[in-house]
Amino acid sequence: MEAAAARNAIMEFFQNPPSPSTLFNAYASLSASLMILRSTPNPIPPPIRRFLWSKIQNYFSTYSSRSLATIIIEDSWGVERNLLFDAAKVYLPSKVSPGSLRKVKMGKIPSRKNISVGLPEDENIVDFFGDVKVIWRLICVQGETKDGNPGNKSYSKQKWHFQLSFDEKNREEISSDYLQHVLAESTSLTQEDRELKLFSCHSGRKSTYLQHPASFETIAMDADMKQSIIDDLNRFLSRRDFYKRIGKAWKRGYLLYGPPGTGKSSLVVAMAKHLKFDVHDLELSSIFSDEQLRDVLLRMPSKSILVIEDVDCYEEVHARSKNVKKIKNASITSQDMNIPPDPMEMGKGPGCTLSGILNAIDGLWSGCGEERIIIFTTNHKDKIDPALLRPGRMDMQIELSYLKPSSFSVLANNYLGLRDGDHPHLEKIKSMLQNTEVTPASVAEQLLRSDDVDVALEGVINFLKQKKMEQVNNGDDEGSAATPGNSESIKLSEN
Ligand SMILES: Nc1ncnc2c1ncn2[C@@H]1O[C@H](COP(=O)(O)OP(=O)(O)OP(=O)(O)O)[C@@H](O)[C@H]1O
Ligand SMILES: [Mg+2]
Repeated sequence: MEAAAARNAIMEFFQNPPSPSTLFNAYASLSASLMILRSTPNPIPPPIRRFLWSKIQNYFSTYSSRSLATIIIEDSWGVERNLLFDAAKVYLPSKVSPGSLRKVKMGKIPSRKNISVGLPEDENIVDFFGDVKVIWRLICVQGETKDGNPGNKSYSKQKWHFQLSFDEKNREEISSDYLQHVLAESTSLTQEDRELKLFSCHSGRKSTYLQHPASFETIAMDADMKQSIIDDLNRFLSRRDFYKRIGKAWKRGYLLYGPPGTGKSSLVVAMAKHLKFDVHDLELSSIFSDEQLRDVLLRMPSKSILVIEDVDCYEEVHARSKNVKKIKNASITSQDMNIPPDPMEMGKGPGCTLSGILNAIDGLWSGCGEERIIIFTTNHKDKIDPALLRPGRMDMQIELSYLKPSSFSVLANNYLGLRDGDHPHLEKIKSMLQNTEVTPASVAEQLLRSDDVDVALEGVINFLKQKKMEQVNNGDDEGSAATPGNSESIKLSEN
């Protein structure tokens, strides 16, 4: 029995060398097995036994002369993200040398010229701090889904951690100086070579690079309005101490509302690029409990934008939904927030409640993490429960509306490279826009139809004529959500 166990352990050991931190465990158990073997009557012939014993002793000799220390760096710290883990993920890819590993991850995305090397799982990644050698290993442990529902693939509980091993005698240097070095390096790498990412919060936090081309330069909107948004974002960024002093969580909420095709999603991208924040796109329908919603928000790193698009599509946030009635008829208790989802309702909509959403945005837990922006977009602001829109939750409400004459100049410049005065049709289009309601998206579409400037602008004129006729005939406009005659407007409700 013992002989077979020892043989298996030895085979496994040589075929699959373990991480340094497990060497001692392996050594200890093998030594114990061999001690037993020595005392058992003749399980393995003595020459083979001696040969194995010397091999194992040789193998371990380098390690047995000193002891190893290991630091475990998990992806979360309590309920929050572990910034040391995130830093290591940024820092380590440059330390991966594909030639030295059995298994490497490689990939290429459209926006990058070169092939990228990713962090492989369960592989030793060697780094040096001065002449001190450290070994990193990325490890994933699969857990159970939070709700115990095997059908729910959207919220798999994967726990990741790094195992950092080094010689015990360097413990102090590694635990302080080296880890500080990793943090600092990751910060400068992030600032230098930062490609923004788009995370989907509903499929196990998958991410891709944010490749949407929109930016503040390309968005057609009233110039003053654009400047107010940029100023607001800059003020937000510079107010770390201010938020601390006044005892407010360092976060800001924006509601973008207006008809389809007026640039709400484009504005989200422009804001992300301006702030250099990643975007986390959350679909409430994939959330099955208030607790999960809170988890998603807590795990969102700092310098992130959380976006809930078309928030009016979720009954839970409607002004007259049953959740709202429940909340209005009874005080909100923690029990309310933990009502388990009705299995019959699973998949039909979010399992979270309005109170869960409100608490996630500005309840006790919202103080965790910092530099966060929350953006809701909607075509129907009037459908949303006012509780969600109050200052402190949605600090700034931005209406994106039909294309204004001044905003058309931005589109003409983007699409045709024309400046005001470059073409006689420009003024004609601007004057038509004064009394025709069309979205920037529909005009942009017309401008794309031809490379020939004359043809493209004539296309816009014909389109505007047709829209004007339709609006006169219907007494209506192409989008039903905007208040007729509204201009793009901003309502600042704080600061
Ligand atoms: N204000 C704008 N400035 C420049 N381009 C715009 C603007 N609005 C819309 N567009 C163009 O129309 C496309 C669709 O716009 P976008 O997705 O941002 O609209 P939206 O308001 O989010 O619409 P929806 O309500 O349907 O989600 C954009 O990719 C862009 O090409
Ligand atoms: Mg949109």
